[in-house]
Amino acid sequence: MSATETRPVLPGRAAFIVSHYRLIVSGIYLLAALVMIPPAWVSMREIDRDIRSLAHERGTALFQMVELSREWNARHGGVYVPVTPDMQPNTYLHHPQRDITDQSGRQLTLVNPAYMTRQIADLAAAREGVRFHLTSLRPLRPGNEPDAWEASALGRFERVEASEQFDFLPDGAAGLPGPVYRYMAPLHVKQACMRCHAAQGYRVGDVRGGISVTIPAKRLEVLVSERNRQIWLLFGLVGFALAGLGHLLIWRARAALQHVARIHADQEQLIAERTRELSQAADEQRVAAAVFDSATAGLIVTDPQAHILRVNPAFCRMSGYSAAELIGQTPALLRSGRHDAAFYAQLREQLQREGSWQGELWNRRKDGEPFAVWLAISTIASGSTGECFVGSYTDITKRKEAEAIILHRANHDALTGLPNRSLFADRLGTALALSRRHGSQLGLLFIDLDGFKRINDTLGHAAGDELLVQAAQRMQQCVREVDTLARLGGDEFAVILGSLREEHECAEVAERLNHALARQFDLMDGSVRIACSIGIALAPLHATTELELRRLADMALYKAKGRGGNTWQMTMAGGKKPPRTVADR
Ligand SMILES: Nc1nc2c(ncn2[C@@H]2O[C@H](COP(=O)(O)OP(=O)(O)OP(=O)(O)O)[C@@H](O)[C@H]2O)c(=O)[nH]1
Repeated sequence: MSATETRPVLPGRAAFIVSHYRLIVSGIYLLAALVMIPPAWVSMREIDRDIRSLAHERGTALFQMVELSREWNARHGGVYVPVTPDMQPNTYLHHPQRDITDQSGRQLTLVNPAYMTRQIADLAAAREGVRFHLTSLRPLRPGNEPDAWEASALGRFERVEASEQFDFLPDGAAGLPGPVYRYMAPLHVKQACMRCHAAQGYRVGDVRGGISVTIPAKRLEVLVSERNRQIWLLFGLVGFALAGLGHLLIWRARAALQHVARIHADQEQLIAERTRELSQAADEQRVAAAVFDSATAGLIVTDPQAHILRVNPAFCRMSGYSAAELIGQTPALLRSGRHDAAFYAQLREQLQREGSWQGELWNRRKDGEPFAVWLAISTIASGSTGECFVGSYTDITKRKEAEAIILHRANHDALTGLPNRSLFADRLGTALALSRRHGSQLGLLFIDLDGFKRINDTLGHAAGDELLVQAAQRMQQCVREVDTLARLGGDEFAVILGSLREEHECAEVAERLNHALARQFDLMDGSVRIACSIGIALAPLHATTELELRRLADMALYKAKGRGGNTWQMTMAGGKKPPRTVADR
């Protein structure tokens, strides 16, 4: 039996049958023997009694036959029979006419009942082995002396203690080879007897003697033992059959019980395994619930129609909504409006196709504040509701803000907050592409402050910084929101004017810039005046590439500076190619 198998378990009586099977089977055979022995013994006793009864009847019948023969003889005063070698005159008979000769000269002798009895006895002994013995306690003939058994019986007859005697005598007890039955009954003196025995003093009715009948019992004994053997065989077979039947029934019962026990054990094992699995599942569920509830990420579970089924505390904290407010709603409740319908359509399409989606998303808290999340949606199979979706929300607002700051710093001038050279280049490339696509005019203005170094030198670097900031603010007011004002470095600035309708719009902006910067600047350490020079190039009027456009604008600036500053200079169409300037480097 392996370690995982369960030992068969049976209730009390059934377990006893299985565990004491051999003892029970032995008991069945023993019980069958005990049950069969008494009736067998009784049957044997009955056979013995029947045989004994048979022998008794046979002895009685033979006795009566002899007695009748004797009575018949006595009534006739004896009978004469021819004298032969086997029938000699009875020497014990004293009768005057014992021997006579008939008219034909044949010799006859008188046969009295006693002699006749002896003759019949000799005949019976010769033929059947049955012995008759005429005997008396006072016999006339010595040969009629009783043996011990006969003497005992005769004594009892005379004392009127018994009317007959019947016994079985074992081998040798009767002085004969083999066992015998002996029957003896008394001979009573009858009137016919008195003719010969009156002289002996008998009276009618007296017990004169008796005749014993000795029947060999050997054949009957054989018969009895044969019957006994048959009885033993019969009862043995019946007993064995009953015990065998009991054995079969108990064997089948044991087999059935063992089968039941095995089924019971299998079921027990199955239940134990199932219980273990359920317990494991419950543990896993508890762990999963604990993980769900204690996760730092906001988690929601929705049905296939995106209705929220479960939310964890982190999601509630993140969104500002309670679980009760969220359950039954869809995540659309949190939409920030920062993503268009196409964004959500793409999300749903990928979710359907791949079973998952992840990306950045802007949502809005209950208080209206937007927040950025990294959202990972995956599909899970749920038993009762079919497919479900699990959304994991990680708040990345702070990271996004940090990224925005870094990005801003990377692309903007720290002093004025204006786009720096890098962002300027990017914006110029984008504006040129848009200009080409829409067929619109784009203006590029390079601005350089006049006499700035003097401020630094006279009022200090901080005043120079203050002036740069104020100058940037004034320039910003001279352009549209869609235009880009950038600080390229030092006291150099640039303006990108997109979607110009007319060429002179560019000149107007340059004009405004000149005026704005020519006004007095009130600084912490005093009021100062500066000016600016502006060089202008247009695309696609003057150039179509970024490099060319910048070169032309720079050249125009150079020209404006050359004219004494505080002015602007438009690139002259078809003019001589200007020399290379600082902006080329
Ligand atoms: N205060 C301050 N000064 C700067 C900054 N960047 C550059 N400068 C100074 O600005 C001056 C620019 O030089 P120039 O262009 O020759 O000065 P300018 O007096 O305007 O000369 P013109 O352009 O020929 O009129 C230099 O002295 C730089 O040191 C800054 O961020 N702050």
